Amino acid sequence: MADKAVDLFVSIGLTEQKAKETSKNAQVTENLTQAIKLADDFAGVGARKEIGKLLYNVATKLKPQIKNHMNLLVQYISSKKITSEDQLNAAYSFLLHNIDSDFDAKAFEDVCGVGVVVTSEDIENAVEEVVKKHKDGLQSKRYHYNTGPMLGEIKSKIRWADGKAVKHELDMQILDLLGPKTEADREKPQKQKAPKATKTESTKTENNASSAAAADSIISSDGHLKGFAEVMGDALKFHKPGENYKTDGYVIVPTTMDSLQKHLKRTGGKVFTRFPPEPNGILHIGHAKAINFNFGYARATGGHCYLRYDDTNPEKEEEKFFVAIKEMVEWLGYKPYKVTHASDNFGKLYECAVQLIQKGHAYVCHMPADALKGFNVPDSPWRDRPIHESLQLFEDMKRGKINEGEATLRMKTTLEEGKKDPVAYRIKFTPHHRTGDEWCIYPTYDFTHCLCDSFEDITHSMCTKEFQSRRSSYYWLCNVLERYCPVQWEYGRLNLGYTVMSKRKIAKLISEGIVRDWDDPRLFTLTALRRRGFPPEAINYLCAKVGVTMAKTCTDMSMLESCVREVLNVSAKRAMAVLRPLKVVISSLPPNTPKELPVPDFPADESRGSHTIPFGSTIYIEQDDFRESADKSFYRLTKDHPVGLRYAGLVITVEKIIKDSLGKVSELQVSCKKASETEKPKAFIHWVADPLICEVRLYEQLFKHKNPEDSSEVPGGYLSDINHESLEVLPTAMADRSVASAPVYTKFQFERNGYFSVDPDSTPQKLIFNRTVTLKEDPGKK
Ligand SMILES: Nc1ncnc2c1ncn2[C@@H]1O[C@H](COP(=O)(O)OP(=O)(O)OP(=O)(O)O)[C@@H](O)[C@H]1O
Ligand SMILES: NC(=O)CC[C@H](N)C(=O)O
Repeated sequence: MADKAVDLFVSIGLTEQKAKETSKNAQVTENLTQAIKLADDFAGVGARKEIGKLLYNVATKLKPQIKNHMNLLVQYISSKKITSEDQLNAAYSFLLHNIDSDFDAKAFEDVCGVGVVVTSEDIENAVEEVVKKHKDGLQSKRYHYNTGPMLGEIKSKIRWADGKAVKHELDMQILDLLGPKTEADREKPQKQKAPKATKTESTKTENNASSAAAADSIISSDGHLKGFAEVMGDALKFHKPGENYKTDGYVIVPTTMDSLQKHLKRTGGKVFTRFPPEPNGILHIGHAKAINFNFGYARATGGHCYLRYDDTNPEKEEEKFFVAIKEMVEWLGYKPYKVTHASDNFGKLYECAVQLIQKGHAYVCHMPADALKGFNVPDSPWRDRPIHESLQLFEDMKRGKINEGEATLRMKTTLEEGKKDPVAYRIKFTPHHRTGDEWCIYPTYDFTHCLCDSFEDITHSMCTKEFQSRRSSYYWLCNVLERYCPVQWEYGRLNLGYTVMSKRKIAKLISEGIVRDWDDPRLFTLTALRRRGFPPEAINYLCAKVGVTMAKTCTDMSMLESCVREVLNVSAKRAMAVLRPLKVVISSLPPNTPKELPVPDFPADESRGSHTIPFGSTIYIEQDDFRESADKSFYRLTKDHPVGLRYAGLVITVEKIIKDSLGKVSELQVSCKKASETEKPKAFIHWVADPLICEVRLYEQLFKHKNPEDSSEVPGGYLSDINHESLEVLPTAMADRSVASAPVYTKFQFERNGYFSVDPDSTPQKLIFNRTVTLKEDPGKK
């Protein structure tokens, strides 16, 4: 059988290997066999080779929604009215756009360029015109010139010209203009490097040129952070509302077009999306992607997005999760069009279930839950029981007459992965957070989700890839109930390395005392990220960056950190803080040294304001910024080398080193000169005077391995992989007074140390800072 297909496919010009591969795909084999048979009828077996490529195209590209037009297309191909893939693509598009109208041959032929003849002279002339237009660019960049747009321009002049012939003609004319390629033409063009930051005082720590350049990408010309929508641009090529049928895999039934029209009337053609979390835990960074997809897409298209709690599992839901979820959606900058609950629809869903039974598409089954697990589950003996019996039993289930586990309602459909008759309703004598004990039967995800989407007229039902296997039952249920059927679009989950995200595992880390709570800054829940100081814009920015690809993304922490730095670079005021202080006493200050110094909030743009900080003869510097003796690569303070004090315009030189009984340096006595009156020091360091004592918490990754859940990487399980050095507390750090009384979550760049955010544990007596991220620079270069 398969051999026969292979022979047939070889007869249209496929290679043996391609023919074999093709024959393994049952659907394509069926399509192609049909197309070849039709073509034989129209043009005879002798024409097979000439039109084989186009027939193969039809067999593989023709969408199921317009499959009824195969005959028509093969006829056009056989009679040589359609001779190129380009024309075929135009034909597909025409047929999809006119799916619900009568076939208009004239319009079809116009759109597909039937009868249009393009001569080689036409091609030559069109290419000549375009080459002339691009002559300057071509001559200056030669073979590095991007000719892609030129091809586009030529094609727009001679729409139906053969692509290969056009490309050949273009290559020839360019060769004619530029002559053969030189060595330089063959070299790869160098990428433009961002200019290096010069080592001046102000550029060394903050605003290095590359981060400023990168910031350009998210800061729009009016100075606002760009949102998901702007960054994504039109990368998302979703169907237009009402054109659901154009999406691959969408199932069209006789009621489809009518229900789409009614849907458009209700929505006015707007995009409607929803973010549907289960209220059984705190949201994590993966959910931020879902939030951005749904809310961001609605915002970008002038549509609306619901926040819909998927609350069909009464035992797992808690009030605090409902509240926290909404708070996090708002924290990311989105406002739900409406907040809804799957449970709002329990009554309507019940009615749908009754209708489904009445139509013979569902039945009450008594197989125990265990017997339904896994694959190869035997058919239910109750599958064909009379409708009236299922109706009665379903009502009994609802009235609490049947015990938990003794009956379920099952739908007569099969999921993609082969699972048969998924459960629609189960009995649970558990009161529900919102409906109390009104119900003792609860609908499942497979029954609830698509119908709630349909009730809310969702245009794009976006979900993660694992739901692909539920798409068929989604469409099936809406269709058999003759309801509006949204389109389900799947995208890749966002995962991060060196962490766990599942709610159950986080709960375990908390109960084991490894982390403090859901918002411990070492976790990647959204509350944890907020606490650590990650700005919501940075999280949205990350989602936009990874969102453009629909693939599953395991994102590197460094990618998230670089988004955070970009945002904080332009939004976190500078301050000075010394994490591990070393006392420095200045023996005599130069005359007229001020007691207070003005410091710009953003040294790169002084117009953005300033603050003042105290100065005096006792200051504190970072222990690391002093070494008794050091090699030449150490630019900071040593016994022999002076160092500058940032913003003070002063240079200090070590006079005396005082050590404690253990031999550790406890104080430096220094002399001091104005920077203008001495040789320029190699570095300017940060310092504080009359500082605030505060606590600083530094974080590292919580797990030692990238995939702590992967047993091949961590055989002992994720709990055995904890990095016990992931939190370091510095109880006696010192910050300059400009940070005094900063509210919780205020963010600063502590110069040369990183970005820090005020922790909610802070008291009026003592501020506590979390280090959000270090500065990008290698600390050795400080
Ligand atoms: N890692 C992720 N990346 C992208 N989207 C996600 C991720 N995790 C969940 N979502 C999406 O967020 C929405 C709401 O999720 P819900 O809280 O019901 O998810 P979940 O899969 O139970 O999450 P968990 O990861 O905590 O098990 C769903 O559309 C879900 O597909
Ligand atoms: N379709 C979806 O987006 C799934 C949402 C659902 N709350 C779940 O993750 O289980």
